Amino acid sequence: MKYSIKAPAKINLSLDVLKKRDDGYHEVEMIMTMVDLADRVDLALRVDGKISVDVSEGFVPSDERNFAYQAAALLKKRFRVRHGVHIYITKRIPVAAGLAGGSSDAAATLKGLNQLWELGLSLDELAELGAEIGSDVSFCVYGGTALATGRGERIEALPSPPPLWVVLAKPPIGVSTKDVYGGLKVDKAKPGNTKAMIEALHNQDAQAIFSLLHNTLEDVTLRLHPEVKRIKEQMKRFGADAVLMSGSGPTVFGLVEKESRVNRIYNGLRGFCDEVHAVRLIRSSDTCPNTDENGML
Ligand SMILES: C[C@](O)(CO)[C@H](O)COP(=O)(O)OP(=O)(O)OC[C@H]1O[C@@H](n2ccc(N)nc2=O)[C@H](O)[C@@H]1O
Ligand SMILES: Nc1ncnc2c1ncn2[C@@H]1O[C@H](COP(=O)(O)OP(=O)(O)OP(=O)(O)O)[C@@H](O)[C@H]1O
Repeated sequence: MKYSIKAPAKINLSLDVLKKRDDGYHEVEMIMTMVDLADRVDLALRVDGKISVDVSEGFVPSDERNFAYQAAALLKKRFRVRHGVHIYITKRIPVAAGLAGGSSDAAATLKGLNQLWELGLSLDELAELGAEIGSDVSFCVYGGTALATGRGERIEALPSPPPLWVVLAKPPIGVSTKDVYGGLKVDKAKPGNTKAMIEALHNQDAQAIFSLLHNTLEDVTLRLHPEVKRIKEQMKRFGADAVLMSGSGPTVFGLVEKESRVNRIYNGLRGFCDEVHAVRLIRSSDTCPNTDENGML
């Protein structure tokens, strides 16, 4: 028995850090949405009970450090599953990029194994399990567009943004999420306006969404890596309607309303970055070709 699942990347339309908690995490308020750039996760049943992982990119760990491995190990232990699984991950999402690639692979693995191992868990139960692997995994289980609070694991669905193009550009540096949160001075951080962004989504108001893009972590990463600022400036100069760094970075995304501008921005940035992608936002009304509502291919 085999399953293939799409594991899409996320971007943060807004990210506010409210306070540092006693457990070392930060209390956040973020609006996240999925984009149509996805890894592919293939699951094949193993009757010997073992869990194994292979990844198309050799530098991504394929042992217990892999988030997809951790998802399988968590389900196997919690539900005393006899079977095992071989997980093959075809990476398309840039790694350590602020796009939640590993978290999305974990979420896809949870959803796929729920079918493969016939566990009968609800999406809410899978999202709760996902939070044990990482703060972004719960959102990736639900997908779509959502408000995430707590340390990122409390999810409330929101309307999708209006149809937009997204150009993603990742400079050739990796950023540690832990270091970026660690470098933030919460009391000095500029706040965004989550309430107004939610209203803009309800109103399908692209101009308001552009003006309300906000990421508290951006200043920290920009200080550590000035090249991220240069990519932001170039993306704006080539014609993006609005630009922001996603998550803890270093990927910069540009939102673009007019399709005619996308090629110019994409080609312009290719001169500076190897990893550039022009994709669409995934809207909840869109059906991904050849997939069901769980992203199963
Ligand atoms: C930056 C974002 O990607 C935005 O969506 C997330 O907030 C981070 O999510 P993530 O990568 O799944 O993060 P985790 O793997 O849970 O945590 C990595 C590290 O980031 C820091 N961290 C993460 C989430 C959070 N709300 N506060 C934190 O301070 C902690 O030091 C933690 O040890
Ligand atoms: N399936 C996976 N895909 C990519 N990286 C993984 C995976 N599993 C574990 N990792 C490890 O996790 C680290 C972070 O990778 P990932 O691509 O998830 O970062 P990210 O996009 O910045 O995440 P986030 O946006 O959630 O903070 C990598 O350096 C890699 O060693």
